[in-house]
Amino acid sequence: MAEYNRVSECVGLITLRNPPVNALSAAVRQGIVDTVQRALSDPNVKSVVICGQNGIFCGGADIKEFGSNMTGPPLIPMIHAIESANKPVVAAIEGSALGGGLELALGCHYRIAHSKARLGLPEVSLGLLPAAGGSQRLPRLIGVPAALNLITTGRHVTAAEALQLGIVDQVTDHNTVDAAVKFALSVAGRSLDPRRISTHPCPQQPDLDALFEEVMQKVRQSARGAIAPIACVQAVRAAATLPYAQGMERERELMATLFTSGQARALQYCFFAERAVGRWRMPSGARWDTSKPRPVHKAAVIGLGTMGRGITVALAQTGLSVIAVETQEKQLMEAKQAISGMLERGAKRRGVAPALDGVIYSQNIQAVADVDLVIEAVFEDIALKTKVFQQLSAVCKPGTLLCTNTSALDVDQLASETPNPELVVGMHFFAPAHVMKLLEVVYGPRSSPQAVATAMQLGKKMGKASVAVGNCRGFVGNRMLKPYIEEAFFLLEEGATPELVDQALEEFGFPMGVFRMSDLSGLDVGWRVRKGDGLVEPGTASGRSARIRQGRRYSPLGDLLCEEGRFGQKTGRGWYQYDKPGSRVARSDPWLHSFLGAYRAQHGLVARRIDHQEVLERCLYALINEGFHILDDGIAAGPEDIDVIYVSGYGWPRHRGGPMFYANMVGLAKVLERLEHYQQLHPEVPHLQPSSLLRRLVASGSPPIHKWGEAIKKLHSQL
Ligand SMILES: CCC[C@H](O)CC(=O)SCCNC(=O)CCNC(=O)[C@H](O)C(C)(C)COP(=O)([O-])OP(=O)([O-])OC[C@H]1O[C@@H](n2cnc3c(N)ncnc32)[C@H](O)[C@@H]1OP(=O)([O-])[O-]
Repeated sequence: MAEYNRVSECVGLITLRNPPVNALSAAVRQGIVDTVQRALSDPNVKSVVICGQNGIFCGGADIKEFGSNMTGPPLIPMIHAIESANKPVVAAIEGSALGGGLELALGCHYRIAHSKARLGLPEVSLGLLPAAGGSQRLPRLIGVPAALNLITTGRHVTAAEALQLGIVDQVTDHNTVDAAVKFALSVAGRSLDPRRISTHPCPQQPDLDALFEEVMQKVRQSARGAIAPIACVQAVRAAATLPYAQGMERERELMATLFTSGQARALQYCFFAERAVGRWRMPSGARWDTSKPRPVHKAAVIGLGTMGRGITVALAQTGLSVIAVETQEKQLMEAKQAISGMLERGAKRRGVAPALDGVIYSQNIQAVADVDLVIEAVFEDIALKTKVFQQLSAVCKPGTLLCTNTSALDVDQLASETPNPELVVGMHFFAPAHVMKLLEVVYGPRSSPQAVATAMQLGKKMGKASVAVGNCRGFVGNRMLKPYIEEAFFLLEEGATPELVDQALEEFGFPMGVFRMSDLSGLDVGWRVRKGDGLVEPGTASGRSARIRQGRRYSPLGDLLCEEGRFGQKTGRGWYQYDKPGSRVARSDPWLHSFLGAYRAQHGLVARRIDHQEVLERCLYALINEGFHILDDGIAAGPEDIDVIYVSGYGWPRHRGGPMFYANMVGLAKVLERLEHYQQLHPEVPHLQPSSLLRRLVASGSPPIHKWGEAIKKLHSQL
């Protein structure tokens, strides 16, 4: 797991070998301890180089070991032994040096990085802190402000930035190990005292207290309840104010609290869930590893409204050549200007040239004749989309994949309008499409595995968290959102205010509560959908019967606001009031409160006190319950798929792992019991009726989430 060679006669070369990322497993740590000892005791060796195999230095501690009893030599004394060595040790950093990997490199006396390498201490994103001395050495090396930034955000820096910050001593475009060996030869015999970072004091910083206070305030605000970023600030504070040994003790104490926390479990679950969704599978048995994607060199986007523009930018930024089609000249020109602006701003941020030439604009759908894949992004209207699909089937070369960007329409129906339904998949982007991480790839019963594989690969290229899901109303994300929003409406009828509901959800960790979110996205969106479903009736009727539609409880509150022209931020009024249309600062609206009072009186409802606990249970358990239905229906392959969708697209707080992970943490029996409780109180609300899968899981002993897949299979086979 760590290989030892003597090179250039007097350099001991230690190579970490643990594919794919050379994580510091027990065997690797043992290998490092043994090989370092061997190099230091060999009188022919004058200096040592540590590198990793296959172009990656080290991805850090082995996260898979965290759940089990840790064995093998601990990291801290291992790194300490390297730092105290009496021969220079040089880290040769290629690929990544992350977490424990960078901490190992900080224990070395010198660091040489390849220009394409990336370095960072991303422990915070796993609910931890750099606890192998990283929180104590980095501030000593680069100063408190820069270390705070890196450790509390977990961001990866390029080799160039690492050089500028002083994390590495040299950057090379050539073979990093050769450069490191050459460097190691040049420093053999030099005094190592100035190179032992732990012996340095932190660079002086004026107004240390004020700095920490300011950073702590910012971190608390952005952490939204996550505890690791706060512990990271406390650890760096220890580095700045205490001698190294005491700082290490503080680092250990803080890590001990984080290591066993539910948040760390949730965040590490998210890390693996994000990778697991790439290994998609369909109910037909088609899978990621047996379905080969088609090459896509040229793509097209039809319809350049908000979504189409974002999709064009996302595609062009991957280096694809894109034909962007909009039939109206004025809209085409406006879109061109907007897309160019987005490409330019994006390129500036990433320090690259904008891919302006990668996009060709056209008013004519014939222009897409030779593309490999089309994404249709016209208005959400099934008749219009059907027409576009029929045109595309006639125009495109045989085998072109036809993707529809829709959030609600039936992908199967569209597929059935084309001669080749196997080439059709849904690609549900989220606005703004070039920014939002989530992509639902929607397959129908006739979508070919190759079409799904191609859309999934394209999503990955665009940097999206792509999740393959089955076709149903609202797919996964929006289908689960419906009961969540409905419960929020019902709570208003029963006595809550938008402020109370939003506060409960924001304290839980959502960036915005349901009503602030609804004001942002526009109340008219849901109104249009409800009208299409035949649910909206003029708001004059009163009493209980007016609130039962299509045989179930219905709240017309959203419709009534729309009838008043209150569409949210864009009209300056919605669930809240805004200074002017388009303004983002939501303020309580006395009109809304008296409107709610009048509404309750009209319908014979008596307001009661509603607490945060009820808001969370009713909104979140209703959403989770729908998640269980989705799993039972085979629309999502596993709970990880649902959780990745919610964390990356719907603002579910990552440190709570996603709705299904949260249900697992709360306890399935408890979720079931609360749903049963609310269902008894509200028998006319079908989404509070516990799903049969939830009942069956509880009856089979509530298996842990990583065993749900097996349990679901077993429970299905018993039916
Ligand atoms: C006392 C301790 C203190 C210490 O401070 C704590 C730490 O170091 S905490 C650690 C701090 N370090 C981090 O947070 C770094 C976490 N890692 C990363 O950010 C990326 O994996 C990396 C950038 C390295 C490569 O990206 P890429 O090229 O796109 O590749 P990819 O992402 O698809 O991963 C490929 C496979 O490797 C797996 N795997 C990866 N890392 C680890 C690991 N540390 N362990 C185990 N496994 C790991 C990953 O699951 C996947 O497996 P599979 O079965 O194929 O799905």
